[in-house]
Amino acid sequence: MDHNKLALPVGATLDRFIMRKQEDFPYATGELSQLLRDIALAAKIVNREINRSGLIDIAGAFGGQNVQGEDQQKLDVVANIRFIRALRNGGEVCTIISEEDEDMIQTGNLQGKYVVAIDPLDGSSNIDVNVSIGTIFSIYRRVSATGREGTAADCLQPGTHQVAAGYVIYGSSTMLVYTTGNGVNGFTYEPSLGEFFLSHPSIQTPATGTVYSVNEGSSESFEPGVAAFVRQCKERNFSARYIGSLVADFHRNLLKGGIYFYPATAKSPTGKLRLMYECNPLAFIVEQAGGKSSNGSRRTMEIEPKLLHERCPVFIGSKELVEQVEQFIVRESAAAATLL
Ligand SMILES: O=P(O)(O)OC[C@H]1O[C@](O)(COP(=O)(O)O)[C@@H](O)[C@@H]1O
Ligand SMILES: [Mg+2]
Ligand SMILES: [Mg+2]
Repeated sequence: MDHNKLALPVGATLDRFIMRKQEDFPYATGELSQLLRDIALAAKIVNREINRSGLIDIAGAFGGQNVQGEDQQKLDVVANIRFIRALRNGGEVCTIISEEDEDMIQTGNLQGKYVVAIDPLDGSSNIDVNVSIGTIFSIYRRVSATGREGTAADCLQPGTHQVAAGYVIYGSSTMLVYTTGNGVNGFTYEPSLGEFFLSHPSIQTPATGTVYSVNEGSSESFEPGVAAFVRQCKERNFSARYIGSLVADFHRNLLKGGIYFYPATAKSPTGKLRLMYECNPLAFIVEQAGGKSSNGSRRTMEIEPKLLHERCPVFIGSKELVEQVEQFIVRESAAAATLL
């Protein structure tokens, strides 16, 4: 398929872009297109809430904890409600996995063909301090027959089965970036028109970069290979950039080159980030943009999920940098093995 022939001009609306892309698939029924529109609609509503969060009473903690044992922020809950409502009302989604809900959420759309895994509000620790935050989503086709509720098998599919994935970044501007497996495109929101416009067509991430993003506060417990990679970054005068919002750190590195990683640490022995609604969707995006994502030794999207909220270490970004840290991990563990 010659994408250049079908390329839409910068400034095309998201709606028009979705419609045009649907034409690429003669057998497409429009359900995935509608689902992407439902997500964009919820993102507009959440964007409005975020922009005025300092003025209205949705700042601060909600008072409850989510399944991860994290204190929920009011905006975590608001965003969760908004996205679930939009997906339920849209009718295309049978079941939802959300960071804010322990169990699968059955929408009642028994004919819905899709399952969505979502991190409604990413970067919760940055909500009240006006730092970029985001939403991350991953879409699968159900494997069970329609006409009944979605099952665990519909939800626990490896990342390679994703039919679409993306994120919204609520930053100096609000952007929606997504893929359906045919490249990555970014859209910027124009609030006065209430529309997303194509602003970043066919995103490709640089093969390498000089930025590394990791919470060095836990570096004492990094495994030797990861510690060696961080040392190399410093020796090479890389810039350390860590916003503390995965979406924001990922987005910067996607456009400029670099690597984000959240390895296993003493505090988070299996890593902190969640496979289904943080690592897999961003891995699909970065691979479609020419980058790479792994848990240090295995391609993120090939990990077979066992739990809805399972965590995994992640190294994601420019291909050469992810390959370098993987080599350090292999080399250092081999060296450690010789000492045994
Ligand atoms: O404070 P830490 O340990 O560095 O963790 C920060 C990471 O945790 C997260 O906030 C986890 O996501 P949520 O905010 O959705 O729970 C990431 O956005 C971020 O990269
Ligand atoms: Mg998150
Ligand atoms: Mg979150």
